[in-house]
Amino acid sequence: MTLRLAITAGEPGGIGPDLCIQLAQQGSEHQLVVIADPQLLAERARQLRLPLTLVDFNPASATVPTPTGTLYVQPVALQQPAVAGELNPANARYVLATLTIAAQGCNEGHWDAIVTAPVHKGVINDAGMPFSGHTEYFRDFAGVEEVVMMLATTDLRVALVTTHLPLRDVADAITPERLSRVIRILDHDLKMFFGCPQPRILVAGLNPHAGENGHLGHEEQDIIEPTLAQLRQEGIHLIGPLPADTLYTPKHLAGADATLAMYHDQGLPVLKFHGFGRAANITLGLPFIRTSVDHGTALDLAATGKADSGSLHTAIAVAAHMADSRHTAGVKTA
Ligand SMILES: NC(=O)C1=CN([C@@H]2O[C@H](COP(=O)(O)OP(=O)(O)OC[C@H]3O[C@@H](n4cnc5c(N)ncnc54)[C@H](O)[C@@H]3O)[C@@H](O)[C@H]2O)C=CC1
Ligand SMILES: NCC(=O)COP(=O)(O)O
Repeated sequence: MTLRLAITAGEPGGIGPDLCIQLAQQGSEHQLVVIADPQLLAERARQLRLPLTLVDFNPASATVPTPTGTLYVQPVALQQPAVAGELNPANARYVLATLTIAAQGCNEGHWDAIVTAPVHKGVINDAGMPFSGHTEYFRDFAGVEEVVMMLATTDLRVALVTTHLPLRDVADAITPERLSRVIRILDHDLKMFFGCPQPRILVAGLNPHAGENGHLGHEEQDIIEPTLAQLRQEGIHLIGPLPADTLYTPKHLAGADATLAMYHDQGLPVLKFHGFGRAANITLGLPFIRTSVDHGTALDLAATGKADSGSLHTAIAVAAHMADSRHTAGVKTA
């Protein structure tokens, strides 16, 4: 089935535009609609010495595959011309506009899924706009209480209870309510999108050695264990809380459908060590499908031709698979 996928090109000084242009070199069975400034794409293609034909996207037209060397484009104007490798707070509003247009297009049924290239969280905040990440931005746009960040390779899925917050705040953020919401979303979406009829989820503790029976922290005994016990009664298959360091060993991982880490840097270093460049970042729990790359803006590589587009290919493949699953299940895109 030919799908229409919106791709936000991300931070204009980073590798997002490069990756979109690299993508175009292979064409696609899907219609790839890049939400970006067309002049930025044309200029970056020139710098990369890659051919690129841009076609204005018409939402009223039929969904068609993307010919080699071509991208469909939903134009959004930069505030100021972008310089590869440089951040410019003046263009932060442009970056956020691409995300809003992507999400609105899902609501309006223009595309089947959103795939995002990386943005720079710091420069958006420097421009005076509070921004934690796409995950939180789309959660707020959709008006849902909870979403779940999950990064996945073909053989390892790492979901997170908390996302972009200071480590100092993590323990307080792990409440029975949040943990329950996250686990229910993870269980539901593993069934819906990833072919896991009875997901088996490994849950990490928060503290070293999962608290060592309360001698190294109490969150396991006070919050995590009782919450898992309650959710098991709903039929969710949960193992843990396990010490995070031993959870990620082959013995524990064998047969697991996903792992649940308590915070960003408990789970993502393992995932990136295992499969950086081959993973997708997926936001579960949204009313629309959103996937992304597993890396950041890599300002050092913009316009050099050295950026690896592997993760963007994975993110597109995962988004297409999820959209197919949704169609098969008879659920509307948004
Ligand atoms: N999905 C998103 O929007 C994400 C955005 N970020 C943002 O990116 C910015 C920079 O973050 P960093 O920690 O420096 O991580 P980074 O992923 O941009 O760079 C880390 C290292 O990996 C290399 N690298 C990254 N992507 C690559 C690719 N496709 N091909 C080859 N090499 C690649 C870079 O050159 C650098 O050496 C931050 O502002 C962060 O918030 C980070 C992760 C995801
Ligand atoms: N480390 C993952 C990351 O920062 C991506 O976050 P998001 O922008 O997808 O929310």
